[in-house]
Amino acid sequence: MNPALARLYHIARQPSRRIIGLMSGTSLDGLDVVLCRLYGHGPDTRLELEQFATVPYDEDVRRRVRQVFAGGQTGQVSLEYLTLLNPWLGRLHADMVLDCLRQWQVEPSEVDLLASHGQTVYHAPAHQHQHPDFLGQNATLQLGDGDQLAVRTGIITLSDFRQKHIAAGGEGAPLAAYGDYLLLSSAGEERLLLNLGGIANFTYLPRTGQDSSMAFSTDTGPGNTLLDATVRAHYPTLAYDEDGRLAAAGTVHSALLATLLEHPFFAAPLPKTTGPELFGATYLRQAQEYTGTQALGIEDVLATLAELSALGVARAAQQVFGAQPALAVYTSGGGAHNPVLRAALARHLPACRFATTDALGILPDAKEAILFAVLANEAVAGQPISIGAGRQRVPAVSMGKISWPT
Ligand SMILES: Nc1ncnc2c1ncn2[C@@H]1O[C@H](COP(=O)(O)OP(=O)(O)OP(=O)(O)O)[C@@H](O)[C@H]1O
Ligand SMILES: CC(=O)N[C@H]1[C@@H]2OC[C@@H](O2)[C@@H](O)[C@@H]1O[C@H](C)C(=O)O
Repeated sequence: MNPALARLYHIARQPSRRIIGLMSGTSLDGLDVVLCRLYGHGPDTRLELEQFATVPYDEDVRRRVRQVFAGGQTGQVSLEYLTLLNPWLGRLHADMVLDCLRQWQVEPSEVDLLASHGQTVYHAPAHQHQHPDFLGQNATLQLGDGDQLAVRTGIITLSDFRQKHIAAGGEGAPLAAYGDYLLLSSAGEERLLLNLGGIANFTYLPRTGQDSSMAFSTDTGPGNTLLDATVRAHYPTLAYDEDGRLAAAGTVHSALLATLLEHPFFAAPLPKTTGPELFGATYLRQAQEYTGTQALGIEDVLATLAELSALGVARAAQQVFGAQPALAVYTSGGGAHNPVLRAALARHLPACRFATTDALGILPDAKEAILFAVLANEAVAGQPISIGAGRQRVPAVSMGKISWPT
């Protein structure tokens, strides 16, 4: 038997596993790295977060990823560049992990598994592309090859989680429903777990004991992606509008907002997914041209975009829960730090109670990386994750491809 397989067999049978989870999202701000211990599996999973760090991407990394990200700035991507970027990102992520482990004084041999999301460079759900050769097909692409991570760190690595979801009929995202369901379902309340990343998404969790097949997750539209792109276009040295200061000085432009909201994505049935391919510079530019607001001040544009992100969330919630959803909402992701976004959400969902996932014992900025550690834990030690009868595009699957270190 392959000794690595014997090691994996041993890891799978342990009462707990020490797992590193990696996530680098659409904001390209850096690689989120968590080191956690996961006890058990399935609904009995218990999390102990040992360490968390965001290793920032420097400008050179961002430049390289942007060459292909969402189709590249020109809409033309070099196949050679894409091919070269895939192992390069895997090595970069491996070196970032090794740096973190050194700082945390943990040997790679003391870690059981590495769960790597990779860098999404293109997301193509069927509703978002019209390619005549592939009509009706869902696809998504994450770079940062798992073999590079396994060989360089010596840790058995699971990666490329989204392809199984697509193979089983999903759009490859959001996968948050699985981890949220296992870690955060509660007998006491129905919950909305709202992640405000580059793209905003939420998971709905009914009370445990209620019909669990009602649980699902969906993207709701832009979170920070358009805000960040607008800030960058005006202030090339700024990554984002810190604490929403610029947006807070602006006024929502109602005609621009109405035009942005006319995009059919917002009225499409849930669950649905999207990405910066749709909610990018062209979408905003066309809406500004249509409304004659090309000269609008950046503060007003940002105020309008924050309102758009909040309205995307509110409309999605209203689609499922009626005009006045009254739910416990737990926020995570970078947008949870933006007071303008938070205030707009509270205004549009006045009957909801808001807190961050801190209140549930989950560090908001670490949540997505934790979710991939949970997926790896299930793939190795659990069963295909089954949420109720698997309705609402959350097929019962185990996700992640295994890379051996040797
Ligand atoms: N203090 C802050 N004020 C305003 N915005 C902030 C603040 N901190 C973070 N952000 C926003 O959060 C973004 C990073 O969010 P996050 O790391 O959750 O995104 P991501 O994981 O890349 O996205 P996704 O979940 O879509 O993959 C930043 O680019 C910025 O827009
Ligand atoms: C294709 C892709 O990478 N999607 C991300 C992105 O970032 C937020 C939102 O869009 C969500 O759909 C997803 O990530 C989270 C972790 C998810 O799958 O649940």
